Amino acid sequence: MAKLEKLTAEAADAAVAALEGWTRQDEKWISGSYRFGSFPAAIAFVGQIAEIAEELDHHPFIGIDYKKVTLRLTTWHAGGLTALDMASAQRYNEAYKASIAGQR
Ligand SMILES: C[C@H](O)[C@H](O)[C@H]1CNC2=NC(N)=NC(=O)C2=N1
Repeated sequence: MAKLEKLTAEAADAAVAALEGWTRQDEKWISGSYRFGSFPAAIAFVGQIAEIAEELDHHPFIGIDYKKVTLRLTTWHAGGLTALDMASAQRYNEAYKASIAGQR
């Protein structure tokens, strides 16, 4: 399936169920949040998000609330959710796990 083909609600729900910490907000958006031990650590993660977004050429909405970073994803060109949103969320989850492993 083309990466930018809009997913049905059922397909989107099935895909997001496999994404730890992510939920489907509505027809167009999925959302996930990450918590850090400090504001600088949260900001450092935003830098990693930016690198991944540029690599994938797929950019999330980024909310920064002190030690909590919230990402929201949709595929503008498809007018909804695509496999690229799900793949991006998976990458952010992997980057988060690696970042907190480093903090231990
Ligand atoms: C030209 C460039 O590839 C496109 O505008 C990319 C950029 N980043 C993007 N990010 C998101 N979330 N959706 C898109 O459709 C998208 N398109």
